[in-house]
Amino acid sequence: MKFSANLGFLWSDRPLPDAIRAAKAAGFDAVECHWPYAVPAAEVKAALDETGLPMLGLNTSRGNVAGGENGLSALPGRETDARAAIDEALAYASAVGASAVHVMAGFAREAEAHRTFTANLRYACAQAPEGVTLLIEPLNRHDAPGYFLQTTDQALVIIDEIGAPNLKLMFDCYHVGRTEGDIVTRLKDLLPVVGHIQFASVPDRAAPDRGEVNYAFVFDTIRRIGWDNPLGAEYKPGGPTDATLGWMAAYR
Ligand SMILES: O=C(O)[C@@H](O)C(=O)CO
Ligand SMILES: [Mg+2]
Repeated sequence: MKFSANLGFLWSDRPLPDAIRAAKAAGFDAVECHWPYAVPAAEVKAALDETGLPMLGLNTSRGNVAGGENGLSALPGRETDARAAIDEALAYASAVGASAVHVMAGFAREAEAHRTFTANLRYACAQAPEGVTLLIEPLNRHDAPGYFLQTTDQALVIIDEIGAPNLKLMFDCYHVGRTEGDIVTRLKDLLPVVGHIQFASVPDRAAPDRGEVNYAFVFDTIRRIGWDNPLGAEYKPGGPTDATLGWMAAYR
């Protein structure tokens, strides 16, 4: 199995270039991040070149975080800000060679939110350069109550409606486990539209060696169905990241 270190959580106490180096030293095959914008893209690119690790993805900006925002693309009336965030993410992805951008929907309950999200996603799909995939990710209702995109069924409707080859699903086993369950069946059913897979223990969002989901079974299923891309370790280490990596040895 190949694994990608999600540097939004792993080694998040270090500057991003150092976190990339730590992921390399720990044996990860790739990295991904959340919101790298405070770090000059050239510094991230230099660390990626130095380590040889690919950057699998980054997120569009959340907007006004202090004001409670968690993404802009489904917010009616905020199209200008949402598209600026998409442009920013695509530019950063191009500068560091990242292969995906997660377009964050945000907290929205208005009737027009679906129409707003699909219009902004169409914009993103049209703007994305060759080799950059757009991802949408349902977040579980416990951690992100009120988030517009909550289930894989809802994401599938959106992906089908837009019908763009560069729009895919971020299948985060943690969120699916918390909201929907039946992780491996959902994953097999959705495989044609899956662009990236992430994981963490359920329900604690810790390393995958605990909790109610048997990740040995999940990872074995993923291997059997032929998914060969690195799986995103997006868990909260709750202390020094290096002390939480014992789970990796079993899959090497
Ligand atoms: O699962 C998550 O929370 C992330 O993948 C993310 O991109 C930010 O919400
Ligand atoms: Mg995730």
